Amino acid sequence: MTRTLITGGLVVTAAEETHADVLVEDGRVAALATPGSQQWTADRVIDASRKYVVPGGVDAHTHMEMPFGGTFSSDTFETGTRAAAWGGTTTIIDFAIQSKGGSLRAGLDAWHEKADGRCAIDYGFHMIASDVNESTLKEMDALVEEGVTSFKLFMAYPGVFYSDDGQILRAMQRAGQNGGLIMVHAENGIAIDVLVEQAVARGHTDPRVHGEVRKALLEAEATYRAIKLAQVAGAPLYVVHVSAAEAVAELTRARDEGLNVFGETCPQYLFLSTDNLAEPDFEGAKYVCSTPLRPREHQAALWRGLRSNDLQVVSTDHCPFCFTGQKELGRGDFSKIPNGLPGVENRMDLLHQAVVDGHISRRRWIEIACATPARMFGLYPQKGTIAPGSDADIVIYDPRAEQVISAETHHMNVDYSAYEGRRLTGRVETVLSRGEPVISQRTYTGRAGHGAYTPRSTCQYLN
Ligand SMILES: NC(=O)NCCC(=O)O
Ligand SMILES: [Zn+2]
Ligand SMILES: [Zn+2]
Repeated sequence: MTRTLITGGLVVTAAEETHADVLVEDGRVAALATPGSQQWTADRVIDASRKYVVPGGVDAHTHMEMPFGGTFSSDTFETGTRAAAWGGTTTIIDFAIQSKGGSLRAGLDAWHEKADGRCAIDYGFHMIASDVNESTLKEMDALVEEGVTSFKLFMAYPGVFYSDDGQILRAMQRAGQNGGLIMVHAENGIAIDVLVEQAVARGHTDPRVHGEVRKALLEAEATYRAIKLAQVAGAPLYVVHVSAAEAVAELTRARDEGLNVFGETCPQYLFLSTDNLAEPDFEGAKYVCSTPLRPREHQAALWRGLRSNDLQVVSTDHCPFCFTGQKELGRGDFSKIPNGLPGVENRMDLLHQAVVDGHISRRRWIEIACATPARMFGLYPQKGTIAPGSDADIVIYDPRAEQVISAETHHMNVDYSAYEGRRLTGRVETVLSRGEPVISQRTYTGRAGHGAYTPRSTCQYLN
C-alpha cells in the first residue's frame, strides 16, 4: 500500500478552503486533518506550505486526433493528455465521433483504440451523433448504460456533423427517457453557410470574416431553438462553447424559468477577441474556431454568467491545428481553415489569473474547472474534489509563481500558442493522478498508459 502525505497546503475545493494535511493511500484520498495534528507515516511526503492543494482539473471538452476540415487535430491522446497534466488537468472527456452511415458503437470503438494505453491521465468519452436515425436512438440507451452518458449534436456544419431540428428533438426525447445529457453546438449552420458563400463570392476571404459571418445573433437564435426543443422533449440541455452575450441572455432566461439548461464557455472567449482574428498576414487563422471569438464587449457577459451560475463550466474545446500546413489550408478562403484552438494546458492557469484579476473567487475557480464538470458528466465525487474516498487527482499549485505562456515552452503538439507572451501569476508545481506523480516539481514523471478509461454515471447537476 503506497502512502503519500501532502503537508501544510491550503486545500481549496468548490465547497471550502482549509489548511490541511492530506493523506493519500492506494490512489485515493484517505483523510484530511489539521496540519501537524496526526502522526501519519508515508512513503512520500510533499511539502505544500505556501501552496494551494486543489483537485485535478476536469476538462469536459477536448478533441484529440479529431478528423476535421480535411486534416486531424494535432495532439494525439498521448501528447494531449501529457500536456493536460502539465497544466493541472487530470481528467479529460473527449468526443468520439459517429461517422455518417456508421453506428455509435463503431465510432466509440475507434476512439477507444486511439486512446487505450496512451493516456497520461484518466479519460472518458462523449459521443458525437452525426447520423441520428432509429438505430442510433436505440444505441444511445446502451451507451448510457455503459458510461457514455452524453451526446453532442450540431446545429452547425451542414454536410458534416449537422443534425436538423427533427433529429435533435428525437435525440433529446431519447435522452429524456434514458438519462443522457444532450450537448448542443448552437449556431444556425444553414444561415451561416449562406453568409459564408456570399462573403467568399465578394472576395472577402481573410480569417477576420470568419467572425463576421458567424453572427452572435445566429448563435443566440440557435441557443433559443435548442432550449425550446429541449423543453418540448422534457430533457436537460448543455450548450457547449458559448461565446455571445446574446446566447448567455437566452440561457439566463431559460434558467430563470427553472429549466435544466446549462452553459459552458472556454478560455478563448474570456481572454481573446475578434482583434486576434484580425491579426495581419493570415495570423488571424490561429484564432479560427466555432463558435467564433467575439468583440471584446462580450467578455463581460461571460464573466457575469460564470459568477451568476448562468454558465456553469469552463472547458477548453482543445482542438489544435498547426499554423504551418494545417491552418494554412485556408489561405485565400477562410472557410477552409480548420476550426479549433489549442488550450488544454492553459485552462487552469488562465482561470487562476481570473482569480488574481478579481473576475471569480478561488472556490469558483475550482467549481467551474473541476467540481461542476465532474458533476455535470457523472464523475463526482470520484473526480473534481478532495475528500475521503475520492481519486487522489491532486494539484499542488504555486499561486505566486510567475510564468509567460509560449509555444517555445508549452507541451501541446502545436506550433503556436493562442496566448503567446501572456504573463500569468500562478503555476502548477506537482500533479498526482490517482496518487501517482505525473508532474513532480515541474518535471514530467508520468507515463503513457497510466491514464484509465473512466465510465461515467448520468448528470448529477439537475434541479
Ligand atoms: N470548436 C471548434 O472550432 N472546433 C472543434 C469542433 C467543435 O467543437 O465544434
Ligand atoms: Zn462545437
Ligand atoms: Zn468542440
